[in-house]
Amino acid sequence: MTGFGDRYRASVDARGRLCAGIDPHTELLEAWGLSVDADGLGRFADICIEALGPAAAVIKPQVAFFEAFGSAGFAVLERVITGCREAGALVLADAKRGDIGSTMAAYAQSWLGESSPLVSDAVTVSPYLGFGSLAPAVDAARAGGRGVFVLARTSNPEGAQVQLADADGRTVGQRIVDDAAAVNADGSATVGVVVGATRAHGLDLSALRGPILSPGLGAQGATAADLPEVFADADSSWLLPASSRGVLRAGPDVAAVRAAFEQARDEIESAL
Ligand SMILES: O=C(O)c1cc(=O)[nH]c(=O)n1[C@@H]1O[C@H](COP(=O)(O)O)[C@@H](O)[C@H]1O
Repeated sequence: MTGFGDRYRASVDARGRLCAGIDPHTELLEAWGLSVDADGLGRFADICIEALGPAAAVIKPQVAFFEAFGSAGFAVLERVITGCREAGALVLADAKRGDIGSTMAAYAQSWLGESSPLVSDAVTVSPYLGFGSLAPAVDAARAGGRGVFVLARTSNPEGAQVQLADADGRTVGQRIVDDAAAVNADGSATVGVVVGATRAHGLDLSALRGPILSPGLGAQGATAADLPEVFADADSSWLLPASSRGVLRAGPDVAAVRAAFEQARDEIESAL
């Protein structure tokens, strides 16, 4: 079984360090001249699969925007996951799941179980029921060569209330990073962390040995030029900046979305 770290490295080495988000906001469906219903969502998804599937190392569909259309939206999400994986991208389902351990096991089966129609290469999870509650997802990911990305220091201003709180002399965010590093001591890089690019995070990421997903580029104001300073102490080979609207606003033309992605990725690669 190839570990997630090896699969992740192979994909990023081939395609570069930018995670393409697929976030079908109502505003984007309208700007693309699409109906705000499951048909419009499906057309949006097909353009994204064609534009980004063969180009991006990692593609992150934001589950919330598909869920908003009920079962028809989930059918489109399944198509996005399958289509992007078939095109050679790793798919990181942005579901931000977190619950007591037994329910977490069901979430793990949904997003990381081989037999699930939603099976992805990795899923985002929330550690605020305790890092240990994520164990079923971590175990399922490790067993399948997949990954989990744990929220540590998010890009939104409200995150500070919880993530900067003191946890026995460390911040809660640092404790999450340290717990992730402990899992990754096996060398599998099963656990990535999510650290926004929008501000100084104050974390010591040097022992993580796993991917650092960094949203906030583009629509939330961070730029490629900010990355070297924000992540000065991290191993930049593990850094995976992410952008959704910043790329998608170039649509609906497939070639234009591809070009916007490639430009953003090239700016990141030059900056890092
Ligand atoms: O886990 C995430 O991806 C995430 C964490 C975070 O701290 N901030 C953040 O913006 N995100 C997600 O990243 C995407 C950002 O979208 P844009 O602001 O359009 O690039 C959204 O899907 C967010 O839910």
